[in-house]
Amino acid sequence: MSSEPAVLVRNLEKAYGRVWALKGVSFSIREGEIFGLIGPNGAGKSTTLKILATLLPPDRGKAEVMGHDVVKEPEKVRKLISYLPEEAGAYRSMTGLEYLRFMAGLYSQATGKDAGEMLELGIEIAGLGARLYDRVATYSKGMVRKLLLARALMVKPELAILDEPTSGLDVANAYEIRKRIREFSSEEGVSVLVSSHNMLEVEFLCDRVAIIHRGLIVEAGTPEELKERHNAENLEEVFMRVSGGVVSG
Ligand SMILES: Nc1ncnc2c1ncn2[C@@H]1O[C@H](COP(=O)(O)OP(=O)(O)OP(=O)(O)O)[C@@H](O)[C@H]1O
Repeated sequence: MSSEPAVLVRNLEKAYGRVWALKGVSFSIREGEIFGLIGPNGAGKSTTLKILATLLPPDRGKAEVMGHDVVKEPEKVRKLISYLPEEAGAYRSMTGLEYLRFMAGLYSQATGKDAGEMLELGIEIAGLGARLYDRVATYSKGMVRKLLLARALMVKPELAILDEPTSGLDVANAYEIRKRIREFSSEEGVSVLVSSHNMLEVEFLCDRVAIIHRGLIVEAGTPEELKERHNAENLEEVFMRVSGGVVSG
């Protein structure tokens, strides 16, 4: 394992008009770790993830993926990452299998990786069994999310950027998705950046977390370190202490 971080973010700032979404965000992610960016609605999670995914330019500061600058070398970064947006959909008229096959074909053209291998892995990660032969339009929200997660992970990116992967899912579906992310990361050694406003669920998933609040990182460390540091039972309590109980974005 090299000493270069998978992700390096330094003093990132971003404004939408007069709203400063990021006011100097810094953190780094080690290779192979699952890193959680956690915070309430409007804290700046999606903005940070979009910048790392090269979809949004920062106003100031820098962001690198495996040593490549997201602004200066977006093409290189795009080859290293996969990105699961918060509000993503899959083509509803395709079956799940057709969708995965179609996406594997596209990735294969872009990266030269074997489409058959990707598809096989995608089918395994999606875990939808015979429902893969049904049209996406007939899927529940949890099934669509599993399909999209499979699409994001089957390419075995160096870094998977997953924006609220379990948002809006019931307990069982959220549990399964977290389990799959964990298993996949440990089997493939893939680095994962996951965002969540559910601070309890990330304790199970993440090796390290950073708490973002109103565009600033207010705490970072392993869940255990943070709980110990703040004499808290869980990360929700840690958040309430570091934010002074002020939760609005
Ligand atoms: N396209 C946009 N135009 C204007 N303001 C925006 C835009 N996108 C985000 N913002 C604002 O920037 C801030 C950060 O938003 P962001 O979506 O990054 O937060 P978040 O932590 O991902 O929130 P959520 O958990 O609700 O998805 C918020 O104040 C939000 O209203």
